[in-house]
Amino acid sequence: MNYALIMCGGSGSRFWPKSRKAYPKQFLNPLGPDTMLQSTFSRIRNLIPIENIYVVTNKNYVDIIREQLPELGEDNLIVEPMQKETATCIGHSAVRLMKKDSEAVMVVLPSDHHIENENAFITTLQQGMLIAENSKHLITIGVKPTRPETAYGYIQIGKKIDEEWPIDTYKVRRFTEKPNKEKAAEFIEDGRYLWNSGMFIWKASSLLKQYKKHLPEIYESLKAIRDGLGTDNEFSILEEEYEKIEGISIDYGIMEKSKDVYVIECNFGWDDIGNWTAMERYMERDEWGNQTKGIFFQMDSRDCIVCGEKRLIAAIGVNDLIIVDTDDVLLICRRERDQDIKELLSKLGENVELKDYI
Ligand SMILES: Nc1nc2c(ncn2[C@@H]2O[C@H](COP(=O)(O)OP(=O)(O)OP(=O)(O)O)[C@@H](O)[C@H]2O)c(=O)[nH]1
Ligand SMILES: O=P(O)(O)O[C@H]1O[C@H](CO)[C@@H](O)[C@H](O)[C@@H]1O
Repeated sequence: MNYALIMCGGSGSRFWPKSRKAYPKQFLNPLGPDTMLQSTFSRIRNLIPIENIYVVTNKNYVDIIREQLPELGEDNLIVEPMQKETATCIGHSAVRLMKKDSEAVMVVLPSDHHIENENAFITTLQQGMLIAENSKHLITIGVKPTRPETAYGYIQIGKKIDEEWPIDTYKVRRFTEKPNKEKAAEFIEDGRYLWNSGMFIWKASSLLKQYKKHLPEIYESLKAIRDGLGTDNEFSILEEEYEKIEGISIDYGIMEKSKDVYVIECNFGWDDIGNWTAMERYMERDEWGNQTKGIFFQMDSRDCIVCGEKRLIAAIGVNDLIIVDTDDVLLICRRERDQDIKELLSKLGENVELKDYI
């Protein structure tokens, strides 16, 4: 049977200070009216029956999810004791699904994507589910790149498979997660690369075989978690194993290493609303190139992203800044350094007096 797994336990640090550890970006609605989690859930409901839709999240977000998704089944929330990145949350969910259905096919979805043309989205996933059901392949959805983005994975496409598939599907030659600017520019120039969308489809059993090969330590923890399922010690075993796991993303842990990866080139509009510069694609520019929310007044200031709340934000003679104002935090960041907000937060976290601002 087919299942969807919505990943919803990240801390969304690159969207700070609007996104906070206690209330991260997936629960916000930057493109409103629904939150990003709610949009993800309603989109996938058009393909997967609600009883087969699972959400995997951190224990701290359970109440927010129950409030935002009252329709989600009691047993359809997979709870993690701590954040150990996507390879861990996906592997953990895979062993749970396998216990229920050894033939389970999983559609894995992040909860911070913006999708246009939902019919094409559904058709693409349907094709992926069919391929996954009848093979051991790991399938990813690829996106035609438009800029040398360094926050994404790049997929070098190989041979096109079976001309009969309505949507172009290729064997993956190489998967490179988050290349530097020069490499990313090379890949774009080359023309044989797609961005990794971060949406995946595979049989839970095929995926776990890849863990055994490429992430053997996590695999051992997953086996212990599986054996603990349904016992009185289920949560304490989960905690113990999560404690041991060294967190890694699915992209570095599996996708870069596996030899059995295929990519379907998506024909729908896709975007990742993961950082402040993503917002530039959705905010109007004034004649100075500034993109603003809230009240902004400026002299000789160009190409800034400004997101205010209650206060007037005034600027003189500044360019290319991200300025985000909230009740308790004001962020000022050079536009090209928006990925570094993650590092800033990790340093902030080490400061006893300031860590509550994360
Ligand atoms: N359950 C779960 N979901 C995760 C975890 N890490 C990331 N995600 C989710 O996976 C998707 C992609 O996450 P990222 O944008 O890479 O990570 P993030 O932590 O949300 O954001 P950054 O801190 O800015 O990297 C989002 O939907 C996250 O909520 C995790 O450890 N557990
Ligand atoms: O976890 P991050 O930083 O959001 O990156 C993940 O999603 C990207 C697309 O949003 C992908 O391009 C990456 O390969 C990865 O799957």
